[in-house]
Amino acid sequence: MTDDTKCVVCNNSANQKCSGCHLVYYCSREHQKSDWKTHKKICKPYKISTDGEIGRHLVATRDFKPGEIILKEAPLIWGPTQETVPVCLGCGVAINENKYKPCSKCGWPVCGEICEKSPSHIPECQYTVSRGSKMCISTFGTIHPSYQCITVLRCLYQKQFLSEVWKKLDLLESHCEERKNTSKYEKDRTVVAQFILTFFKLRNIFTEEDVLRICGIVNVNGHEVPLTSPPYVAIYETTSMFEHNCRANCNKTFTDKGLVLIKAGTSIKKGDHLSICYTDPLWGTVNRRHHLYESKFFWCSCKRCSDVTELGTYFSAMRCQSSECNGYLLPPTFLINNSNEKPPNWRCSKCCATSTAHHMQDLLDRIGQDLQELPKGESSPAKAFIQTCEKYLHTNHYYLTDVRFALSQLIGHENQRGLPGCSDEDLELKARLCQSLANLLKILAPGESRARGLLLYELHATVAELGRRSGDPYNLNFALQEAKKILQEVAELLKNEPETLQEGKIYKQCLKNLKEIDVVLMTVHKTIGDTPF
Ligand SMILES: C[S@@+](CC[C@H](N)C(=O)[O-])C[C@H]1O[C@@H](n2cnc3c(N)ncnc32)[C@H](O)[C@@H]1O
Repeated sequence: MTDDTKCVVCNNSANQKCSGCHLVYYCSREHQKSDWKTHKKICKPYKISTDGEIGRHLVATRDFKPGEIILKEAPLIWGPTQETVPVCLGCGVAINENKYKPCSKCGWPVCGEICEKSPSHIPECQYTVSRGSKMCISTFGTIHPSYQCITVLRCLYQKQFLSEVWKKLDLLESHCEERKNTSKYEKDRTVVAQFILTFFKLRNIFTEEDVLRICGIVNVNGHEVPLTSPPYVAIYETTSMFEHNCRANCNKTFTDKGLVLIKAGTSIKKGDHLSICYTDPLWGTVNRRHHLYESKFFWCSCKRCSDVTELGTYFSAMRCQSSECNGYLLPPTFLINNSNEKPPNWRCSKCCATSTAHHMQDLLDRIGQDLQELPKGESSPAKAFIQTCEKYLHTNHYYLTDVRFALSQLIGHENQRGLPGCSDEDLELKARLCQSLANLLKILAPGESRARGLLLYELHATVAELGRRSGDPYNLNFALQEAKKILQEVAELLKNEPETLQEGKIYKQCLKNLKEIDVVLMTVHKTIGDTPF
């Protein structure tokens, strides 16, 4: 027995490993419990490392299975997003002229007594009281410029009064130098910094640089939290250390109480970097890279961005238009980091025909325009778009994926009778769409458990309905077994989603459906005399 397998409390032999860090052992539950107060301060399944290119990042110090929780943490600070309609400054939900009260001290609208007393509201309340006159918000439902200052003001308050939180915020990346000379920096200077320093009369306490540095910290480290409508922004200490990857190995979600929850999205080995996706994984490589450069100041060169086929999915590929050729066109690389550099020609993988990047971009822009003009919430225009654009784009192309995803969710929700009201063709189309999109997501974004969960949830219902329609109890038995297996996967994918979000509601429904399927399977079993489980 090595020292590692000795109880850290009594040094006797131990065989119970701490399930958090897997680094210390205990001989009994009692000793684990008695050590927790000390151990919890260091119990982490990751460490912070530094690298010349990506800066600080997290490295796993043990293996993880998909779905295992890696981290759960409360925000250091939260506040409204920069562009927002008036929201309650206690709880973050949108307010309107019939549903608010001005805070009795400062005048900023809140939704009631409890929110007025919320500790989150103290900073802007105190700074408004000190300036000598109350805030008056009288227009609701449209973006209100005064709210641009709130989250930054809350950070400044920490700097002035609460050094514990400020020390943590102050350590975060702000990209101040890179931000200079950007239009966003100029806007932050003229709109946020000037407003804060002048309106709140804070020029003797903070400089313009102080404010702009905080704008950078919020920009680079803020997470949009969709728990309220509209979403709010929050900054978390350790979560800020996750690096980006377009095929991230971790999945980010939030609890109903606003904690961020990071889970393993794939199997992770000790020593692997832990990553989340800072951008939309269902955007094409060019758009993802530009978005990351503009918002987080780095050109992504992850495995997915470096491979023009995007891991064999051809997510950005165009169909070759040469007659009789069924190849796909792609450029030799998407890793262009300079807008002055001429982008290379696209080439067909089969017949080697080439086309200029300019011509391809033109075609993509036109398809993108058609997509924007597509009526939302109707399946017929979506079907027509797919039929037309499949002549130009790979089936997995991001534009087609976008519309195929929408169509997969629309079929069965357009008529009052739901799936039973759909034609056989539509049901089969829905099943094919859900299955192929779920497979695509597993390759491109294995950490995206929410989108995969939604697709598989729709798939289980479609498979069950197809089984019912077959009129054959053996087929029905088979279909229900299949639907049950899919539902079990959905439950795993969505089990940590907050109840306030659609995915959390689907998780609850999923548990109900699993029970119901078992009941129906019992009846089917009686008919066919077979064991359904
Ligand atoms: C939220 S911070 C992550 C922590 C940061 N590395 C630090 O040291 O504070 C985001 C910044 O980390 C860097 N970063 C994250 N992922 C990266 C990646 N895949 N490649 C290059 N830089 C990355 C970029 O500078 C980005 O703006």
